[in-house]
Amino acid sequence: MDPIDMMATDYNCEYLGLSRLCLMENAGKSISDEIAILSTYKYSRPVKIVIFTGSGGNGGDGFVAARHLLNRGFEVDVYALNTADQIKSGDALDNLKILMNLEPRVSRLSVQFIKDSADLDKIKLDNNSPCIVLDCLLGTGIKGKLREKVRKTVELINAINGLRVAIDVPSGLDPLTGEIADIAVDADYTVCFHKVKTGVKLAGEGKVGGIITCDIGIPIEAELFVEGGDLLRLNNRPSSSHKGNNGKILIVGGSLDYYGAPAISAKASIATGADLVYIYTPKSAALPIKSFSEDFIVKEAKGDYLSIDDLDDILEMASKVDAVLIGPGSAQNEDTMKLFNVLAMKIDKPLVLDADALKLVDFSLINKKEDIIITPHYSEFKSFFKNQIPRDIERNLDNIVNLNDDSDFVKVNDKIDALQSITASFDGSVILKGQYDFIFNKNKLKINRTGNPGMTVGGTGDALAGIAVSLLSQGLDSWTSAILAPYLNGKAGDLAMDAQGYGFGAQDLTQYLGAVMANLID
Ligand SMILES: NC(=O)C1=CN([C@@H]2O[C@H](COP(=O)(O)OP(=O)(O)OC[C@H]3O[C@@H](n4cnc5c(N)ncnc54)[C@H](O)[C@@H]3O)[C@@H](O)[C@H]2O)[C@@H](O)CC1
Ligand SMILES: [K+]
Repeated sequence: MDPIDMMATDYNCEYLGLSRLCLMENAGKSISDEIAILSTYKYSRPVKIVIFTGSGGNGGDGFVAARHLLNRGFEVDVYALNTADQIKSGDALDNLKILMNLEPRVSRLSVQFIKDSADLDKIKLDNNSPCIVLDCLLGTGIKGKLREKVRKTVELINAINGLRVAIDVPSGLDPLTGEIADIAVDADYTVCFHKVKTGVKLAGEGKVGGIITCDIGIPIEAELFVEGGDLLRLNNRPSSSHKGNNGKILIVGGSLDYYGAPAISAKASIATGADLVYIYTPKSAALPIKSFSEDFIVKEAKGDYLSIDDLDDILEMASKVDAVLIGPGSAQNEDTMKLFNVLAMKIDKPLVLDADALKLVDFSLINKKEDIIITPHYSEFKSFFKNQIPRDIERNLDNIVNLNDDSDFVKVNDKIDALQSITASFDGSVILKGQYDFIFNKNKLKINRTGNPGMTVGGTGDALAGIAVSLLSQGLDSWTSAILAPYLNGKAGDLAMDAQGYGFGAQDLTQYLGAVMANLID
Protein backbone atom coordinates (compact mmCIF):
# COMPACT_ATOMS: atom_id res chain seq x y z
CA MET A 1 0.00 0.00 0.00
CA ASP A 2 1.34 3.46 -0.93
CA PRO A 3 2.00 5.79 2.03
CA ILE A 4 -0.50 8.38 0.77
CA ASP A 5 -3.22 5.70 0.56
CA MET A 6 -2.40 4.64 4.12
CA MET A 7 -2.50 8.20 5.44
CA ALA A 8 -5.80 8.88 3.67
CA THR A 9 -7.20 5.63 5.07
CA ASP A 10 -6.10 6.48 8.62
CA TYR A 11 -7.81 9.87 8.38
CA ASN A 12 -10.88 8.35 6.77
CA CYS A 13 -11.31 6.22 9.90
CA GLU A 14 -11.70 9.45 11.84
CA TYR A 15 -14.51 10.51 9.47
CA LEU A 16 -16.17 7.14 10.05
CA GLY A 17 -16.01 7.71 13.81
CA LEU A 18 -12.97 5.51 14.54
CA SER A 19 -10.31 7.71 16.14
CA ARG A 20 -6.66 7.54 15.15
CA LEU A 21 -5.91 7.37 18.88
CA CYS A 22 -7.77 4.06 18.91
CA LEU A 23 -5.81 2.87 15.86
CA MET A 24 -2.58 3.79 17.62
CA GLU A 25 -3.70 1.80 20.65
CA ASN A 26 -4.36 -1.21 18.43
CA ALA A 27 -1.01 -0.73 16.70
CA GLY A 28 0.89 -0.56 20.01
CA LYS A 29 -0.98 -3.58 21.38
CA SER A 30 -0.21 -5.61 18.29
CA ILE A 31 3.49 -4.68 18.55
CA SER A 32 3.47 -5.98 22.11
CA ASP A 33 1.79 -9.24 21.01
CA GLU A 34 4.35 -9.79 18.25
CA ILE A 35 7.31 -8.94 20.48
CA ALA A 36 6.12 -11.44 23.07
CA ILE A 37 6.07 -14.12 20.36
CA LEU A 38 9.50 -13.12 19.01
CA SER A 39 11.01 -13.06 22.49
CA THR A 40 9.82 -16.58 23.20
CA TYR A 41 10.81 -17.82 19.75
CA LYS A 42 14.31 -16.26 19.76
CA TYR A 43 15.30 -16.34 23.44
CA SER A 44 12.73 -18.63 25.12
CA ARG A 45 12.20 -15.96 27.78
CA PRO A 46 11.36 -12.29 28.23
CA VAL A 47 14.31 -10.02 27.40
CA LYS A 48 14.83 -6.31 27.83
CA ILE A 49 12.98 -4.11 25.32
CA VAL A 50 14.66 -0.92 24.13
CA ILE A 51 12.39 1.51 22.25
CA PHE A 52 13.60 4.53 20.27
CA THR A 53 10.82 6.99 19.48
CA GLY A 54 10.46 9.91 17.04
CA SER A 55 8.13 12.90 16.99
CA GLY A 56 5.24 11.50 14.93
CA GLY A 57 2.73 8.68 14.95
CA ASN A 58 5.47 6.07 14.67
CA GLY A 59 6.87 7.27 17.99
CA GLY A 60 3.34 7.13 19.42
CA ASP A 61 3.13 3.43 18.52
CA GLY A 62 6.29 2.97 20.58
CA PHE A 63 4.82 4.69 23.65
CA VAL A 64 1.70 2.50 23.49
CA ALA A 65 3.79 -0.64 22.94
CA ALA A 66 5.88 0.23 26.02
CA ARG A 67 2.74 0.25 28.19
CA HIS A 68 1.49 -3.10 26.90
CA LEU A 69 4.94 -4.70 27.13
CA LEU A 70 5.23 -3.64 30.79
CA ASN A 71 1.95 -5.41 31.48
CA ARG A 72 3.40 -8.54 29.93
CA GLY A 73 6.27 -8.37 32.41
CA PHE A 74 9.01 -6.99 30.16
CA GLU A 75 11.57 -4.46 31.32
CA VAL A 76 11.27 -1.47 28.98
CA ASP A 77 13.72 1.37 28.28
CA VAL A 78 12.28 4.20 26.16
CA TYR A 79 14.66 6.65 24.50
CA ALA A 80 12.57 9.53 23.19
CA LEU A 81 14.26 11.81 20.67
CA ASN A 82 11.75 14.55 21.40
CA THR A 83 10.39 16.16 24.53
CA ALA A 84 6.64 16.63 24.94
CA ASP A 85 6.69 20.12 23.41
CA GLN A 86 8.51 18.83 20.31
CA ILE A 87 6.09 16.00 19.60
CA LYS A 88 4.03 16.70 16.47
CA SER A 89 1.37 14.00 16.77
CA GLY A 90 -1.31 14.78 19.36
CA ASP A 91 -2.04 11.08 19.77
CA ALA A 92 1.65 10.32 20.38
CA LEU A 93 1.78 13.12 22.94
CA ASP A 94 -1.22 11.70 24.81
CA ASN A 95 0.53 8.37 25.01
CA LEU A 96 3.84 9.86 26.13
CA LYS A 97 1.96 11.69 28.89
CA ILE A 98 0.52 8.40 30.12
CA LEU A 99 4.05 6.99 30.50
CA MET A 100 5.22 10.18 32.25
CA ASN A 101 2.27 9.96 34.65
CA LEU A 102 3.49 6.59 35.94
CA GLU A 103 5.43 8.18 38.82
CA PRO A 104 6.71 7.02 41.20
CA ARG A 105 7.89 4.15 39.01
CA VAL A 106 6.43 0.88 40.16
CA SER A 107 6.86 -0.95 36.87
CA ARG A 108 10.20 -1.67 35.17
CA LEU A 109 10.03 1.36 32.90
CA SER A 110 12.66 3.99 32.18
CA VAL A 111 12.03 7.00 29.92
CA GLN A 112 14.97 9.14 28.85
CA PHE A 113 14.97 12.10 26.50
CA ILE A 114 17.74 12.45 23.94
CA LYS A 115 18.34 16.17 23.56
CA ASP A 116 21.19 15.97 21.11
CA SER A 117 23.58 13.54 19.50
CA ALA A 118 25.93 13.73 22.50
CA ASP A 119 23.21 12.15 24.67
CA LEU A 120 23.28 9.13 22.37
CA ASP A 121 26.91 8.45 23.31
CA LYS A 122 25.84 8.16 26.94
CA ILE A 123 23.50 5.26 26.28
CA LYS A 124 25.18 2.17 27.63
CA LEU A 125 23.57 -1.14 26.81
CA ASP A 126 24.81 -4.42 28.23
CA ASN A 127 25.98 -6.19 25.10
CA ASN A 128 26.14 -9.49 26.96
CA SER A 129 22.42 -9.60 27.71
CA PRO A 130 20.10 -10.05 24.76
CA CYS A 131 17.56 -7.33 24.03
CA ILE A 132 14.95 -6.47 21.44
CA VAL A 133 15.22 -2.97 19.93
CA LEU A 134 12.13 -1.30 18.52
CA ASP A 135 12.69 1.31 15.83
CA CYS A 136 9.80 3.76 16.28
CA LEU A 137 11.63 6.77 14.84
CA LEU A 138 9.97 7.27 11.45
CA GLY A 139 7.16 5.55 9.58
CA THR A 140 5.14 6.74 6.62
CA GLY A 141 5.75 10.42 7.53
CA ILE A 142 9.45 10.57 6.62
CA LYS A 143 10.40 13.55 4.46
CA GLY A 144 13.76 14.39 2.94
CA LYS A 145 17.19 13.65 4.35
CA LEU A 146 17.49 12.17 7.83
CA ARG A 147 18.14 14.87 10.40
CA GLU A 148 21.40 14.44 12.25
CA LYS A 149 20.03 13.19 15.57
CA VAL A 150 17.83 10.62 13.86
CA ARG A 151 20.69 9.58 11.60
CA LYS A 152 22.99 9.00 14.59
CA THR A 153 20.25 7.04 16.33
CA VAL A 154 19.89 4.79 13.30
CA GLU A 155 23.65 4.14 13.46
CA LEU A 156 23.35 3.34 17.16
CA ILE A 157 20.43 0.96 16.61
CA ASN A 158 22.38 -0.85 13.90
CA ALA A 159 25.32 -1.32 16.27
CA ILE A 160 23.26 -2.81 19.12
CA ASN A 161 23.69 -6.50 19.78
CA GLY A 162 20.05 -7.46 19.74
CA LEU A 163 17.05 -8.26 17.60
CA ARG A 164 16.05 -5.17 15.59
CA VAL A 165 12.34 -4.78 14.93
CA ALA A 166 11.29 -1.87 12.70
CA ILE A 167 7.81 -0.51 13.28
CA ASP A 168 5.77 0.01 10.10
CA VAL A 169 8.83 1.00 8.02
CA PRO A 170 12.57 0.73 8.85
CA SER A 171 13.53 4.34 9.60
CA GLY A 172 15.49 5.84 6.71
CA LEU A 173 13.85 3.62 4.08
CA ASP A 174 11.52 5.36 1.63
CA PRO A 175 8.03 3.94 2.35
CA LEU A 176 7.03 4.40 -1.32
CA THR A 177 10.10 3.29 -3.28
CA GLY A 178 12.02 1.16 -0.79
CA GLU A 179 15.16 3.17 -1.53
CA ILE A 180 17.63 4.15 1.17
CA ALA A 181 19.04 7.60 0.42
CA ASP A 182 21.57 7.55 3.24
CA ILE A 183 21.20 4.97 6.00
CA ALA A 184 18.30 2.92 7.39
CA VAL A 185 17.63 0.65 10.33
CA ASP A 186 18.90 -2.79 9.41
CA ALA A 187 15.82 -4.67 10.56
CA ASP A 188 15.51 -8.35 11.43
CA TYR A 189 11.72 -7.92 11.31
CA THR A 190 9.36 -5.20 10.18
CA VAL A 191 5.93 -5.04 11.80
CA CYS A 192 3.50 -3.32 9.37
CA PHE A 193 0.05 -2.04 10.25
CA HIS A 194 -3.04 -2.77 8.17
CA LYS A 195 -1.11 -3.48 4.95
CA VAL A 196 2.54 -3.77 3.97
CA LYS A 197 3.77 -0.38 2.72
CA THR A 198 4.84 -0.42 -0.94
CA GLY A 199 8.47 0.50 -0.14
CA VAL A 200 8.78 -2.28 2.44
CA LYS A 201 7.54 -4.79 -0.12
CA LEU A 202 9.87 -3.46 -2.84
CA ALA A 203 12.94 -3.29 -0.60
CA GLY A 204 12.92 -7.03 0.07
CA GLU A 205 13.92 -9.19 3.02
CA GLY A 206 17.60 -8.16 2.90
CA LYS A 207 16.64 -4.67 4.04
CA VAL A 208 13.44 -5.10 6.04
CA GLY A 209 13.85 -8.62 7.45
CA GLY A 210 10.78 -10.79 7.96
CA ILE A 211 7.52 -8.91 7.41
CA ILE A 212 4.76 -9.23 9.99
CA THR A 213 1.42 -7.60 9.12
CA CYS A 214 -0.95 -6.64 11.92
CA ASP A 215 -4.61 -5.84 11.62
CA ILE A 216 -5.41 -2.72 13.65
CA GLY A 217 -9.16 -2.68 13.12
CA ILE A 218 -9.37 -0.46 10.04
CA PRO A 219 -12.64 -1.32 8.25
CA ILE A 220 -12.50 -1.98 4.50
CA GLU A 221 -14.87 0.97 4.03
CA ALA A 222 -12.15 3.41 5.17
CA GLU A 223 -10.31 2.52 1.99
CA LEU A 224 -13.34 2.05 -0.24
CA PHE A 225 -15.29 5.22 0.58
CA VAL A 226 -14.00 8.62 -0.48
CA GLU A 227 -13.87 10.59 2.76
CA GLY A 228 -12.23 13.70 4.13
CA GLY A 229 -8.91 11.88 4.54
CA ASP A 230 -8.66 11.62 0.78
CA LEU A 231 -8.21 15.41 0.71
CA LEU A 232 -4.63 14.71 1.82
CA ARG A 233 -4.11 13.80 -1.84
CA LEU A 234 -4.55 17.43 -2.92
CA ASN A 235 -1.32 19.05 -4.03
CA ASN A 236 0.32 21.59 -1.78
CA ARG A 237 0.78 24.78 -3.77
CA PRO A 238 4.36 26.10 -3.76
CA SER A 239 4.45 29.58 -2.22
CA SER A 240 6.67 30.76 -5.08
CA SER A 241 4.08 29.90 -7.78
CA HIS A 242 2.65 32.63 -10.04
CA LYS A 243 -0.33 33.10 -12.35
CA GLY A 244 -0.92 30.09 -14.57
CA ASN A 245 1.31 27.72 -12.55
CA ASN A 246 -1.69 26.16 -10.85
CA GLY A 247 -3.85 25.03 -13.70
CA LYS A 248 -4.85 26.31 -17.13
CA ILE A 249 -8.00 24.81 -18.53
CA LEU A 250 -9.86 24.74 -21.82
CA ILE A 251 -13.59 24.04 -21.78
CA VAL A 252 -15.16 23.17 -25.13
CA GLY A 253 -18.94 23.36 -24.97
CA GLY A 254 -22.07 25.46 -25.14
CA SER A 255 -24.49 25.92 -28.04
CA LEU A 256 -27.43 27.99 -29.19
CA ASP A 257 -29.57 25.92 -26.79
CA TYR A 258 -27.33 25.80 -23.71
CA TYR A 259 -24.90 28.37 -22.38
CA GLY A 260 -25.14 27.88 -18.61
CA ALA A 261 -23.38 24.50 -18.57
CA PRO A 262 -19.87 25.58 -19.61
CA ALA A 263 -20.14 28.63 -17.36
CA ILE A 264 -20.97 26.51 -14.32
CA SER A 265 -18.12 24.11 -15.15
CA ALA A 266 -15.79 27.10 -15.40
CA LYS A 267 -17.01 28.52 -12.07
CA ALA A 268 -16.38 25.18 -10.38
CA SER A 269 -12.90 25.02 -11.93
CA ILE A 270 -11.95 28.42 -10.55
CA ALA A 271 -13.55 27.60 -7.19
CA THR A 272 -11.37 24.49 -6.89
CA GLY A 273 -8.16 26.35 -7.53
CA ALA A 274 -7.50 26.55 -11.28
CA ASP A 275 -5.72 29.75 -12.35
CA LEU A 276 -7.04 30.34 -15.88
CA VAL A 277 -10.11 29.05 -17.67
CA TYR A 278 -10.56 29.43 -21.42
CA ILE A 279 -13.94 28.61 -22.89
CA TYR A 280 -14.41 27.82 -26.57
CA THR A 281 -18.07 28.20 -27.41
CA PRO A 282 -20.40 29.19 -30.30
CA LYS A 283 -21.06 32.89 -30.81
CA SER A 284 -24.64 32.62 -29.55
CA ALA A 285 -23.44 31.33 -26.16
CA ALA A 286 -20.37 33.54 -25.82
CA LEU A 287 -21.97 36.74 -24.56
CA PRO A 288 -24.08 35.19 -21.81
CA ILE A 289 -21.06 33.12 -20.70
CA LYS A 290 -18.89 36.24 -20.50
CA SER A 291 -21.51 37.89 -18.35
CA PHE A 292 -21.26 35.07 -15.78
CA SER A 293 -17.79 36.09 -14.65
CA GLU A 294 -14.87 38.30 -15.55
CA ASP A 295 -12.63 35.32 -14.68
CA PHE A 296 -13.43 33.51 -17.94
CA ILE A 297 -11.52 33.98 -21.17
CA VAL A 298 -14.06 33.27 -23.90
CA LYS A 299 -13.23 32.48 -27.51
CA GLU A 300 -16.15 32.54 -29.97
CA ALA A 301 -16.76 29.88 -32.58
CA LYS A 302 -18.53 30.96 -35.78
CA GLY A 303 -21.76 28.96 -35.89
CA ASP A 304 -24.54 28.23 -33.44
CA TYR A 305 -23.10 24.79 -32.73
CA LEU A 306 -19.53 23.56 -32.48
CA SER A 307 -18.32 21.92 -35.68
CA ILE A 308 -15.26 20.49 -37.40
CA ASP A 309 -14.51 24.02 -38.70
CA ASP A 310 -13.43 24.85 -35.16
CA LEU A 311 -10.88 22.06 -35.00
CA ASP A 312 -7.68 24.02 -35.63
CA ASP A 313 -8.59 26.83 -33.24
CA ILE A 314 -9.41 24.37 -30.48
CA LEU A 315 -6.26 22.29 -30.98
CA GLU A 316 -4.21 25.47 -30.88
CA MET A 317 -5.82 26.48 -27.57
CA ALA A 318 -5.53 22.95 -26.18
CA SER A 319 -1.78 23.01 -26.78
CA LYS A 320 -1.47 25.92 -24.32
CA VAL A 321 -3.42 24.52 -21.38
CA ASP A 322 -2.91 21.74 -18.85
CA ALA A 323 -6.25 19.94 -19.19
CA VAL A 324 -9.36 20.01 -21.38
CA LEU A 325 -13.06 19.45 -20.70
CA ILE A 326 -15.25 18.55 -23.67
CA GLY A 327 -19.02 18.44 -23.68
CA PRO A 328 -20.98 20.68 -21.32
CA GLY A 329 -23.97 22.22 -23.09
CA SER A 330 -22.76 21.36 -26.58
CA ALA A 331 -26.03 19.69 -27.68
CA GLN A 332 -25.96 16.70 -29.99
CA ASN A 333 -25.69 17.14 -33.73
CA GLU A 334 -23.69 15.59 -36.57
CA ASP A 335 -21.19 18.44 -36.91
CA THR A 336 -20.41 18.53 -33.22
CA MET A 337 -20.04 14.75 -33.22
CA LYS A 338 -17.36 14.90 -35.93
CA LEU A 339 -15.49 17.58 -34.05
CA PHE A 340 -15.62 15.82 -30.68
CA ASN A 341 -14.39 12.51 -32.07
CA VAL A 342 -11.36 14.13 -33.67
CA LEU A 343 -10.66 16.21 -30.57
CA ALA A 344 -10.90 13.21 -28.28
CA MET A 345 -8.32 11.41 -30.43
CA LYS A 346 -5.97 14.30 -31.08
CA ILE A 347 -5.75 16.19 -27.81
CA ASP A 348 -2.83 14.82 -25.88
CA LYS A 349 -3.62 16.60 -22.60
CA PRO A 350 -5.57 15.10 -19.67
CA LEU A 351 -9.21 15.09 -20.70
CA VAL A 352 -12.66 15.07 -19.15
CA LEU A 353 -15.65 14.04 -21.26
CA ASP A 354 -19.06 14.95 -19.93
CA ALA A 355 -22.70 15.19 -20.92
CA ASP A 356 -23.32 15.26 -24.68
CA ALA A 357 -19.73 14.28 -25.42
CA LEU A 358 -20.53 10.89 -23.90
CA LYS A 359 -23.32 10.42 -26.42
CA LEU A 360 -21.20 11.63 -29.33
CA VAL A 361 -17.69 10.23 -28.83
CA ASP A 362 -17.02 6.69 -29.97
CA PHE A 363 -15.76 4.35 -27.24
CA SER A 364 -13.16 2.69 -29.47
CA LEU A 365 -11.38 5.99 -30.17
CA ILE A 366 -10.48 6.70 -26.58
CA ASN A 367 -10.64 3.47 -24.62
CA LYS A 368 -6.86 3.10 -24.49
CA LYS A 369 -6.26 6.58 -23.08
CA GLU A 370 -5.37 6.50 -19.39
CA ASP A 371 -5.42 10.25 -18.89
CA ILE A 372 -9.15 10.59 -19.31
CA ILE A 373 -12.11 10.89 -16.98
CA ILE A 374 -15.69 10.33 -18.04
CA THR A 375 -18.56 11.49 -15.84
CA PRO A 376 -21.74 9.69 -16.98
CA HIS A 377 -25.02 9.30 -15.20
CA TYR A 378 -26.63 5.94 -15.78
CA SER A 379 -28.21 6.60 -19.20
CA GLU A 380 -24.98 8.19 -20.52
CA PHE A 381 -23.09 5.21 -19.12
CA LYS A 382 -25.33 2.77 -21.02
CA SER A 383 -24.99 4.79 -24.20
CA PHE A 384 -21.19 5.12 -23.99
CA PHE A 385 -20.53 1.47 -23.14
CA LYS A 386 -23.38 0.08 -25.29
CA ASN A 387 -21.17 -2.40 -27.17
CA GLN A 388 -19.30 -3.51 -24.09
CA ILE A 389 -22.17 -4.88 -22.05
CA PRO A 390 -22.03 -8.68 -21.75
CA ARG A 391 -25.32 -10.40 -22.75
CA ASP A 392 -26.05 -11.92 -19.37
CA ILE A 393 -25.61 -8.55 -17.68
CA GLU A 394 -27.50 -6.54 -20.32
CA ARG A 395 -30.79 -8.26 -19.55
CA ASN A 396 -30.56 -7.35 -15.90
CA LEU A 397 -28.55 -4.13 -16.04
CA ASP A 398 -31.30 -1.75 -14.96
CA ASN A 399 -31.99 -3.85 -11.89
CA ILE A 400 -28.35 -4.25 -11.02
CA VAL A 401 -27.32 -0.66 -11.46
CA ASN A 402 -30.38 1.21 -10.29
CA LEU A 403 -30.18 -0.07 -6.76
CA ASN A 404 -32.51 1.47 -4.33
CA ASP A 405 -31.46 -0.59 -1.38
CA ASP A 406 -27.71 0.01 -1.34
CA SER A 407 -27.34 -1.36 2.13
CA ASP A 408 -27.77 -4.81 0.67
CA PHE A 409 -24.26 -6.28 0.61
CA VAL A 410 -24.94 -8.77 -2.18
CA LYS A 411 -26.54 -6.17 -4.43
CA VAL A 412 -23.69 -3.68 -4.05
CA ASN A 413 -21.18 -6.39 -4.87
CA ASP A 414 -23.24 -7.51 -7.90
CA LYS A 415 -23.25 -3.92 -9.07
CA ILE A 416 -19.49 -3.57 -8.69
CA ASP A 417 -18.87 -6.83 -10.57
CA ALA A 418 -21.20 -5.80 -13.40
CA LEU A 419 -19.68 -2.33 -13.75
CA GLN A 420 -16.16 -3.66 -13.79
CA SER A 421 -16.88 -6.26 -16.42
CA ILE A 422 -18.51 -3.62 -18.66
CA THR A 423 -15.61 -1.20 -18.33
CA ALA A 424 -12.80 -3.78 -18.41
CA SER A 425 -11.38 -2.54 -21.71
CA PHE A 426 -11.55 1.16 -20.79
CA ASP A 427 -8.21 2.47 -19.50
CA GLY A 428 -9.44 5.82 -18.11
CA SER A 429 -11.41 6.59 -14.96
CA VAL A 430 -15.20 6.47 -14.76
CA ILE A 431 -17.35 8.49 -12.37
CA LEU A 432 -20.77 6.88 -12.50
CA LYS A 433 -23.04 9.46 -10.89
CA GLY A 434 -25.91 8.39 -8.67
CA GLN A 435 -27.14 8.41 -5.09
CA TYR A 436 -23.72 6.94 -4.38
CA ASP A 437 -21.14 7.70 -7.04
CA PHE A 438 -19.15 4.66 -8.14
CA ILE A 439 -15.67 5.61 -9.32
CA PHE A 440 -13.54 2.98 -10.96
CA ASN A 441 -10.76 2.24 -13.37
CA LYS A 442 -9.37 -1.12 -14.42
CA ASN A 443 -7.75 -1.79 -11.05
CA LYS A 444 -9.44 0.37 -8.48
CA LEU A 445 -12.83 1.20 -7.09
CA LYS A 446 -14.10 3.88 -4.72
CA ILE A 447 -17.57 4.93 -3.60
CA ASN A 448 -18.48 8.54 -2.89
CA ARG A 449 -21.33 9.13 -0.47
CA THR A 450 -21.48 12.93 -0.32
CA GLY A 451 -24.36 14.82 -1.94
CA ASN A 452 -28.11 15.00 -1.40
CA PRO A 453 -31.39 14.99 -3.33
CA GLY A 454 -31.14 18.78 -3.76
CA MET A 455 -28.42 18.09 -6.29
CA THR A 456 -30.90 16.88 -8.88
CA VAL A 457 -31.10 20.59 -9.80
CA GLY A 458 -29.60 21.38 -13.23
CA GLY A 459 -25.90 22.14 -13.44
CA THR A 460 -24.44 20.03 -10.63
CA GLY A 461 -23.05 17.58 -13.21
CA ASP A 462 -21.40 20.49 -15.03
CA ALA A 463 -19.86 21.58 -11.73
CA LEU A 464 -18.53 18.04 -11.21
CA ALA A 465 -16.87 18.02 -14.64
CA GLY A 466 -15.38 21.46 -13.94
CA ILE A 467 -13.90 20.24 -10.66
CA ALA A 468 -12.44 17.13 -12.30
CA VAL A 469 -10.71 19.12 -15.04
CA SER A 470 -9.50 21.66 -12.50
CA LEU A 471 -7.80 18.98 -10.40
CA LEU A 472 -6.24 17.46 -13.53
CA SER A 473 -4.92 20.86 -14.55
CA GLN A 474 -3.26 21.25 -11.16
CA GLY A 475 -1.24 18.11 -11.70
CA LEU A 476 -3.28 15.41 -10.00
CA ASP A 477 -3.48 12.15 -11.91
CA SER A 478 -6.77 11.08 -13.45
CA TRP A 479 -7.62 8.53 -10.74
CA THR A 480 -7.03 10.97 -7.89
CA SER A 481 -8.97 13.72 -9.70
CA ALA A 482 -11.80 11.28 -10.40
CA ILE A 483 -12.21 10.27 -6.77
CA LEU A 484 -11.92 13.76 -5.31
CA ALA A 485 -14.21 15.57 -7.77
CA PRO A 486 -17.50 13.94 -6.72
CA TYR A 487 -16.51 14.13 -3.06
CA LEU A 488 -15.91 17.89 -3.28
CA ASN A 489 -18.99 18.48 -5.41
CA GLY A 490 -21.24 16.49 -3.07
CA LYS A 491 -19.80 18.02 0.08
CA ALA A 492 -20.29 21.54 -1.31
CA GLY A 493 -23.85 20.49 -2.20
CA ASP A 494 -24.35 19.36 1.40
CA LEU A 495 -23.20 22.75 2.70
CA ALA A 496 -25.46 24.53 0.19
CA MET A 497 -28.33 22.34 1.40
CA ASP A 498 -27.59 23.21 5.05
CA ALA A 499 -27.72 26.90 4.17
CA GLN A 500 -30.57 27.04 1.67
CA GLY A 501 -32.50 23.78 1.88
CA TYR A 502 -33.65 22.54 -1.51
CA GLY A 503 -33.55 26.14 -2.76
CA PHE A 504 -29.93 26.04 -3.89
CA GLY A 505 -28.68 25.92 -7.46
CA ALA A 506 -25.43 24.73 -8.99
CA GLN A 507 -23.94 28.23 -8.80
CA ASP A 508 -24.63 28.37 -5.06
CA LEU A 509 -22.88 25.05 -4.65
CA THR A 510 -19.67 26.32 -6.25
CA GLN A 511 -19.32 28.95 -3.53
CA TYR A 512 -18.69 26.28 -0.92
CA LEU A 513 -15.98 24.39 -2.82
CA GLY A 514 -13.02 26.35 -1.47
CA ALA A 515 -14.10 25.80 2.12
CA VAL A 516 -14.58 22.07 1.52
CA MET A 517 -11.08 21.76 0.07
CA ALA A 518 -9.56 23.40 3.13
CA ASN A 519 -11.49 21.32 5.62
CA LEU A 520 -9.46 18.41 6.96
CA ILE A 521 -9.93 17.01 10.44
CA ASP A 522 -6.80 17.91 12.42
N1 LIG B 1 -2.16 8.15 11.60
C1 LIG B 1 -2.71 7.06 12.09
O1 LIG B 1 -3.87 6.95 12.16
C2 LIG B 1 -1.86 5.93 12.52
C3 LIG B 1 -0.48 6.03 12.40
N2 LIG B 1 0.30 5.04 12.81
C4 LIG B 1 1.76 5.22 12.85
O2 LIG B 1 2.10 6.55 12.54
C5 LIG B 1 3.01 6.58 11.46
C6 LIG B 1 2.77 7.80 10.66
O3 LIG B 1 2.78 8.89 11.55
P1 LIG B 1 3.23 10.35 11.08
O4 LIG B 1 2.47 10.72 9.88
O5 LIG B 1 3.15 11.21 12.27
O6 LIG B 1 4.72 10.18 10.59
P2 LIG B 1 6.02 9.57 11.24
O7 LIG B 1 5.81 9.13 12.63
O8 LIG B 1 6.56 8.59 10.29
O9 LIG B 1 7.06 10.80 11.25
C7 LIG B 1 6.70 12.12 11.17
C8 LIG B 1 7.60 12.93 12.08
O10 LIG B 1 8.95 12.73 11.78
C9 LIG B 1 9.61 13.94 11.46
N3 LIG B 1 10.45 13.70 10.28
C10 LIG B 1 10.01 13.54 9.01
N4 LIG B 1 11.05 13.34 8.19
C11 LIG B 1 12.16 13.37 8.95
C12 LIG B 1 13.54 13.23 8.65
N5 LIG B 1 13.96 13.03 7.41
N6 LIG B 1 14.43 13.29 9.66
C13 LIG B 1 13.99 13.49 10.91
N7 LIG B 1 12.71 13.64 11.27
C14 LIG B 1 11.79 13.59 10.28
C15 LIG B 1 8.52 14.94 11.18
O11 LIG B 1 8.93 16.21 11.63
C16 LIG B 1 7.33 14.40 11.94
O12 LIG B 1 7.28 14.95 13.23
C17 LIG B 1 2.80 5.28 10.71
O13 LIG B 1 3.92 4.86 10.00
C18 LIG B 1 2.44 4.34 11.86
O14 LIG B 1 3.61 3.83 12.46
C19 LIG B 1 -0.25 3.97 13.62
O15 LIG B 1 -0.30 4.47 14.92
C20 LIG B 1 -1.63 3.57 13.19
C21 LIG B 1 -2.53 4.75 13.11
K1 LIG C 1 10.11 2.88 12.07
